[in-house]
Amino acid sequence: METKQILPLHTLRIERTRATLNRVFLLVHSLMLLALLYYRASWFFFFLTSHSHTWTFTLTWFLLLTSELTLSFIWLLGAAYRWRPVSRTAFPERLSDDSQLPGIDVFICTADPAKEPPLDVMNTVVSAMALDYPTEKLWVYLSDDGGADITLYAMRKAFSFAMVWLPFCRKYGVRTRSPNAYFSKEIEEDDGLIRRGEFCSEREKMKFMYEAFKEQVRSANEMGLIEDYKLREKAKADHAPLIEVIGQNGLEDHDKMPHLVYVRREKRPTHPHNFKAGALNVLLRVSSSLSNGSYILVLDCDMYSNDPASAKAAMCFHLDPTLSSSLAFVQFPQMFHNISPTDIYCGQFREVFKVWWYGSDGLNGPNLSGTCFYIKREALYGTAPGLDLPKDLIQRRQWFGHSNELLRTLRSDYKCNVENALQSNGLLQEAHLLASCNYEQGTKWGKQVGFCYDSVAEDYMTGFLLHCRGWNSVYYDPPRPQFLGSTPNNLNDCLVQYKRWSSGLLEVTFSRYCPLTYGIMSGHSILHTMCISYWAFLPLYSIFALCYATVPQLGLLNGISLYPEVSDPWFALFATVFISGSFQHLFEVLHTGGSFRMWWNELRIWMIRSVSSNFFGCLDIATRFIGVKRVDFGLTSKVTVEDKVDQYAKGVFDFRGAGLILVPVVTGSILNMAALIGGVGRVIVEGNYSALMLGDGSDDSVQSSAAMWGQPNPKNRSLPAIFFLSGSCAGVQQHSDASSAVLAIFFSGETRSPLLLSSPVTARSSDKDRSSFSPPVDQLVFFSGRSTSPIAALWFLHDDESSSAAIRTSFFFVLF
Ligand SMILES: O=c1ccn([C@@H]2O[C@H](COP(=O)(O)OP(=O)(O)O[C@H]3O[C@H](CO)[C@@H](O)[C@H](O)[C@H]3O)[C@@H](O)[C@H]2O)c(=O)[nH]1
Ligand SMILES: [Mn+2]
Repeated sequence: METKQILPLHTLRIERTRATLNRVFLLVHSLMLLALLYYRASWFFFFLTSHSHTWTFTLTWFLLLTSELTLSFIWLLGAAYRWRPVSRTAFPERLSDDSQLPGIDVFICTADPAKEPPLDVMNTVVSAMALDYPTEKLWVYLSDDGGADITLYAMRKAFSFAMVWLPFCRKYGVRTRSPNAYFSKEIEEDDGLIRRGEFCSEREKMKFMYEAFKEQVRSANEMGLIEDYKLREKAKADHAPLIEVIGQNGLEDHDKMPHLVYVRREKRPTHPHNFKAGALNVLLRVSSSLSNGSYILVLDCDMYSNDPASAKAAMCFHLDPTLSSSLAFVQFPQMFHNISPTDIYCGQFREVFKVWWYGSDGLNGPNLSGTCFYIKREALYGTAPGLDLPKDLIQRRQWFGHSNELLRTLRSDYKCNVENALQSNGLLQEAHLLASCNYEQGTKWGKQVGFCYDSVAEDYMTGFLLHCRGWNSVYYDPPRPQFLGSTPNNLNDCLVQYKRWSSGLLEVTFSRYCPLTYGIMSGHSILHTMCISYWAFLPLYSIFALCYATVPQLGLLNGISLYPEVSDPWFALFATVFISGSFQHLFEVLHTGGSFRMWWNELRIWMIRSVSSNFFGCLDIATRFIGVKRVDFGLTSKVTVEDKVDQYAKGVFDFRGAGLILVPVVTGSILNMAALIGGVGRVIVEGNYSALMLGDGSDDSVQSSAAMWGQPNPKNRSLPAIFFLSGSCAGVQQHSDASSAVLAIFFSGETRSPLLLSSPVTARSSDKDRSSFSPPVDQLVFFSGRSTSPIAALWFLHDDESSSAAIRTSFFFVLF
């Protein structure tokens, strides 16, 4: 008898060479770090126990030891991402016929028409309606947290436009189904378009209709559907629920269209609305009473579908019986249509979407990334894979609330009747109840059921808890971007967005769900727990970055040597850690399609984020703990301002609007400027160039310099040594070993702080054991300081308005 060969729906390839290289690197680097820590610790304990040292001396070593220990630890956690990288391919054409496909509900969230232009939101809506999926199984829901009439109006118009747009796309195989994206580019061969007369005229017609649609939305805006600012502000926080199934009345041919639903949840100032997670949970409930799709695609309002094939591609994983039972979601990369060629703010998050997610996919899967994922509804209902919900009705009510309609959908024999759903007014009433702000009281929504409320990084926390419950995920990154969003195009927005993530991550770190402990306690795999924990600790970087920005410098001025000399064999270790770390990062950037320039940009932005976004994220959490305020979501603006776009496209840093958040960066830069000038000046005064460069200074000149500067007698200074060492000290950390080096280089410089002046240090080179530490390094670090400082300073002088405010504030900081 002939057996029918069933072709797999997808394949998995383990990247063996990469895994091997990564593991060798991991081993070697770990050993080196251990040696480095041994060096640091042994001297620290020596200073601690030998009583001939001041407390400042010991404290300095202690701070560096702590930093190096912590950063090594974080680096080690992140190493798990490189343990087993895999890549996948899906074959949607092998899926069985459409009648077997499950229902999909698309959830799109918008929150403010002033920051998220309704026209762009409608482009996302239309592109989602145009997914290549049986229309009767596809429902698109838009959550409007802004409660804006313009959004509802635009949606009705969008539905009418979709009635002509969808057939056009299907007929000519158009793949770019966001009309805006489609009409703003030339016709592409790979869009599968048929270039014949009929097509061209239809395209023109379609373009005309799109312009008409645009005009309708624009003039509605002007006619005042967007109320005046104050009114709108109030409406955003205070409005009744409103749900409308669009295009239900009097439209024929509408069976070829997916359903479109507008959802405005109730919001009252007295009730926390829990931002995006709150909106998604309302959509979960409302959709359950209408379509109850088994799978859900979540999209941010600016993230349009760039390839209608994503739905079926995701189903290749979800419907594979070998994966399906424990597969919670299929994550696609977040990609952006407006990244400039120079990508100065590193908006593409290369490392996340080209390295980490590939790595975690080889373990239990990537973490949830906020948008562009197809998730199984059942996974959001709070149980472990394969486990049933509580049988008892009372208990179910405690989990899901009191809506009988919702509870009915949980029954295994429940069959969704779309026609019923639409005809019955009762159902819509029920949906309003489900969208009311009291509904969740005393239930498990936001805790165990749905998206989590405990963090503004709701994606991170929800994904993590799913994994802990035993669910897995899959990462799929096909050659054509499946979704495209917009990335912030100015420094302030980038840093503020990153600050939100830092705060959100720390909210998890310092809760009872701290990934490291909670992950291990819930029996989750060690390697995957490491991956997830890595994020939780990442924002704490800022503390150590600031440490490296100040401690070695203060140490220098006080004659506290922190690194071995060039002639010391330990120097080779520090240098190797730094160099190998840098090369690994560079190699990875090049390997993932990046350039040398990207490598440099990543180092730069890493440095800036560390001391700004991450630092303020830490402050956010500190203020939250003392009960001052809750972390806010801080919506990212998607409005395009010509001038900003222009600057961004040219690769020029845009500092406008960035005030306080830049203070630490600017302060660092100013210090470095001072250091550079001071350092060069000093070299000129001393005239001891050879000592600087070769690490073999003549005793005479050194002695005289020591006398001149009131420092202990320094010997064997060396520029190269310091140049490397200031870096390699920080180089113990993660991927950006090199960046930390640059950070140290960037920041190191002479600082004359009150602390310093009040605590003169006595490091006596007569102490035999410490001869190799005998002082230091002062001017060397200044000098190596800093080719980067003038550049940095130029940035800040570039824009007069905001930077001058920032600089003034920084001066304040420097002075006091
Ligand atoms: O109260 C709110 C706040 C936000 N949103 C929506 O949430 C989405 C994301 O907001 P945005 O300001 O664009 O944040 P980003 O920083 O771009 O978002 C990233 O980070 C978020 C977590 O911090 C994730 O939820 C997102 O998916 C991820 O793209 C947007 O569609 C908003 O409309 C709401 O619906 N209600
Ligand atoms: Mn966004």
